[in-house]
Amino acid sequence: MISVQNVVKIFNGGRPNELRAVREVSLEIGLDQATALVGPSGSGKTTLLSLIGCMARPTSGRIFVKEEEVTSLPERFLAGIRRSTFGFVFQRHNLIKGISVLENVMAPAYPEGEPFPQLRQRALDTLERLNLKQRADAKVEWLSGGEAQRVAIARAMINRPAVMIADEPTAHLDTKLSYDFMSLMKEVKDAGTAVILASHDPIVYGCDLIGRVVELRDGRVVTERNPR
Ligand SMILES: Nc1ncnc2c1ncn2[C@@H]1O[C@H](COP(=O)(O)OP(=O)(O)OP(=O)(O)O)[C@@H](O)[C@H]1O
Repeated sequence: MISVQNVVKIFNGGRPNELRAVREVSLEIGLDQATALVGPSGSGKTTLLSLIGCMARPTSGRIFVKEEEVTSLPERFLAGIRRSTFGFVFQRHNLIKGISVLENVMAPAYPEGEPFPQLRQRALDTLERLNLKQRADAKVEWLSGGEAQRVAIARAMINRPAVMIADEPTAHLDTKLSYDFMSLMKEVKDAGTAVILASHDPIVYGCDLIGRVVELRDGRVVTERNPR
């Protein structure tokens, strides 16, 4: 369970350009389901995902990840929780150019200190599951959009996260690749990983994988539905 309690995020606090991106949001997100955050551009989806994923801290309010309060943990502990609990897939994939697919997938696991041959084999197995093993030595800049996204998913999975977070994952994919992405998310969820997605795309939030839809507007939760 991830529990978000009265969370506020203010950017540029106290300045003329102060902006309340998230306003008093309270949410309980079960880790046994897939949740979609929806809402218009600027409604606070990305900001809320970054707070949930321990990439940013709230201005006020509290966040618990699996019963542990993360709100005021020092950065080094937060980084550990981020690495061990969450896998992230970004809209633009954020892969590291100039190194191979395999090296990109292994990179988030280096701080864990796993012996290199074992980690390499695990990364290759992950690539195989995503039908990418033949691309392991390719530089990421050689990949198609769909391949790059599957590499991003493999990288997000390498630390065996409890929660997969994806921000506008289909924004740069065509219709077929968007459905393929949701099939992969179904496999991820069926393997026991919670899935939290932010998206404008009906292919994402209308997918039968999604058990909960949380609609944001102006930084607030305006509706919550359990479509199935
Ligand atoms: N680092 C930042 N500094 C200042 N303002 C920010 C920052 N990050 C986000 N914002 C602002 O906070 C508000 C919420 O942005 P956010 O990216 O969370 O919305 P969103 O719902 O994800 O939008 P989109 O669908 O366009 O990605 C927006 O007005 C945005 O401009």
